[in-house]
Amino acid sequence: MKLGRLNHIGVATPSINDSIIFYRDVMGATKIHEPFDLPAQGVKVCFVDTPGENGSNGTQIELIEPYDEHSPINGFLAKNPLGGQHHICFEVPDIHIAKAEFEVLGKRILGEPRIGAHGTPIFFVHPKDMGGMLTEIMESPGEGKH
Ligand SMILES: CC[C@H](C(=O)O)C(=O)SCCNC(=O)CCNC(=O)[C@H](O)C(C)(C)COP(=O)(O)OP(=O)(O)OC[C@H]1O[C@@H](n2cnc3c(N)ncnc32)[C@H](O)[C@@H]1OP(=O)(O)O
Ligand SMILES: [Co+2]
Repeated sequence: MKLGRLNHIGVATPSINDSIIFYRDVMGATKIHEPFDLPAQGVKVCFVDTPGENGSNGTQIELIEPYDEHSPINGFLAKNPLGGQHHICFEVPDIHIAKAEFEVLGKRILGEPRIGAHGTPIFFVHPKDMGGMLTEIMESPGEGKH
């Protein structure tokens, strides 16, 4: 595995609207994207840009709120009613090569690769196999293979 770009930090929240106010008014976020629903993944999503070096885009905060009672983040919010850091997401050049690498290492892949919030294939690796951190692997945008 070759460590790729940190694409986003997933932050679960009971209310994306409340979190937008927090990131705008407390944290001074200047680029908060329009929230959108991702029913196939059971979440509502809102990206907050963080500044990078020399004016480049840094990473993003991915605010996620349960879409419905089947959402995979309901269990997390039941244990953490205020929400909090939910996962981290790293980019890879090829999602299928990455999946095979994690499988060879005996890491539990959660579900098959599917299209994530950035429109490219993603999968998750179980937190218990990743030092307690739910880890999302995402194919870099612009790879053009899908
Ligand atoms: C894909 C769209 C978007 C994108 O970026 O493109 C997203 O990122 S959407 C993010 C939401 N989707 C997911 O999280 C899908 C993957 N997650 C899952 O399959 C589940 O959440 C799972 C299996 C990680 C946890 O399931 P559940 O909440 O039902 O809890 P369990 O009791 O089964 O958990 C077992 C064990 O893991 C601990 N746990 C749960 N969630 C997390 C977490 N986010 N970080 C760290 N640890 C976590 C939980 O406490 C249990 O530990 P235990 O010691 O047994 O209590
Ligand atoms: Co994510």
